[in-house]
Amino acid sequence: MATILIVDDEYAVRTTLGLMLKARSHQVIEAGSVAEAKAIIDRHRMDLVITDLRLGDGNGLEIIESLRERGDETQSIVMTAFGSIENAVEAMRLGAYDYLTKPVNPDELLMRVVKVLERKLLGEEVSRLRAQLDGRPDSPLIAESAAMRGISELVQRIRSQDVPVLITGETGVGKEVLARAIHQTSLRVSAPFVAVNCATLPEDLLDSELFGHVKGAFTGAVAQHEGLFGQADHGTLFLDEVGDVSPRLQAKLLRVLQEGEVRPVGGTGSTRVDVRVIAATNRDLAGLVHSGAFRADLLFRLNVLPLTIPPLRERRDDITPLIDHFIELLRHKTDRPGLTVDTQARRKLVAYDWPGNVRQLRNVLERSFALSDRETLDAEAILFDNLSPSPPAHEAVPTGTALKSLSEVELDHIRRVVAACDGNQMAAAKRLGISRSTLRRKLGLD
Ligand SMILES: Nc1ncnc2c1ncn2[C@@H]1O[C@H](COP(=O)(O)OP(=O)(O)OP(=O)(O)O)[C@@H](O)[C@H]1O
Repeated sequence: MATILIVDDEYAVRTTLGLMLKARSHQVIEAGSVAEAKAIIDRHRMDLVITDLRLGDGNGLEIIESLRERGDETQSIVMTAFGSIENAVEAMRLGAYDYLTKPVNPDELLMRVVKVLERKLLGEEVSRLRAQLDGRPDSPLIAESAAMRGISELVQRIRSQDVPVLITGETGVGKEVLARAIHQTSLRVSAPFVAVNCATLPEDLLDSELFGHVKGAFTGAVAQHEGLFGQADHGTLFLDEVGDVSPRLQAKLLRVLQEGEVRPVGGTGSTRVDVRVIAATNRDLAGLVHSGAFRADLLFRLNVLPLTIPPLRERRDDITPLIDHFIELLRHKTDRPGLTVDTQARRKLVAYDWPGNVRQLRNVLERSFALSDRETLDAEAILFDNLSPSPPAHEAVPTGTALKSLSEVELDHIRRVVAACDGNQMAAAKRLGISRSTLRRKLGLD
């Protein structure tokens, strides 16, 4: 069964097609305009969109384009009047899977739908296998240093205790990998592990993502939506960047943690859920409580077991096994079984300070191998981020003419933080304690 959106400004066409697909047990949602269709795909994950090209308020191509921009797995089929094949060709160039000429022949429609859904399933299987090769979702937790060994021993010790865990640590230290490892070691292993980044979604969207919504709760809520708490039932919900949750949603979260019940947006009743919450943050939650930005009672609930992952530069014993782990993943991914790094390159990697932690180490290795046609990387071939080219582990204090002005030092620092955050301006601005627009201005981007 798939969720299919049918877009046509002719009521009769979309209901007829809708009935045919419903008879094949698909869940069907209808839209009569580009605007309505876009509002729906913003809120709901569709398996397939079937759209007419000529619509009252615009062109169906706009819908195909916004699906492409989102880069998700939603497939699309366009319907076009006989004789306007050029539009269909354009739609397929934009990523539509297939086209149908109007009036639509029912058998042909059903056949194309089966084909496109099969393709989608295949695509998902490929992504799942690729994700496994990439080290997700069953990524092992590399833990060689004393600090990380201590953490993994603790994870083993609490495997049968369902306590909420709060993981803290700088960006890229492996908070999500640790959360997955906790889930996989726990008795909830056969139920889902669901992760959400609380900093990336606007408040209202996070609300309905977490708690779900009922049909008609707001414009575009054309069907009921279960929410991540529901999806993670009997499993684990990982709330990344929990320090960014708004006060209103903090109150809702607290209620779920206290009562074990979720109330969807627009709903009156609540549903019982059994979810273990693991939260993570790279912010100082105690400080946020102090300044009134985070609820003390919520922190108390989340922080039953606090785990802090130290930055990579404070546990250099992990660097070598991480290098080996990432190279092994790359060998599979790139089909270059001979990939390796020589002793000098290894030394250089172990000595570096890694402001972006394990994520940066992984990126540096991927980039260096991608840009080299040799199988063995030497120290020269190790390419640190463009913005902070190969800085030494401990920078010497510059003297004489090399002394920089305050604004140059500031700019250097901003660039380094942006590099540490993998170019993510939002994350960099947050770490620097300035707004994104200030960051862009200081970098001369606006
Ligand atoms: N101990 C580890 N073992 C294996 N891989 C790791 C480890 N730590 C981090 N990684 C890898 O480093 C990358 C970043 O890890 P992860 O996303 O868990 O970091 P994070 O602390 O959650 O980052 P952020 O604060 O930005 O959310 C991922 O590719 C992950 O697979």
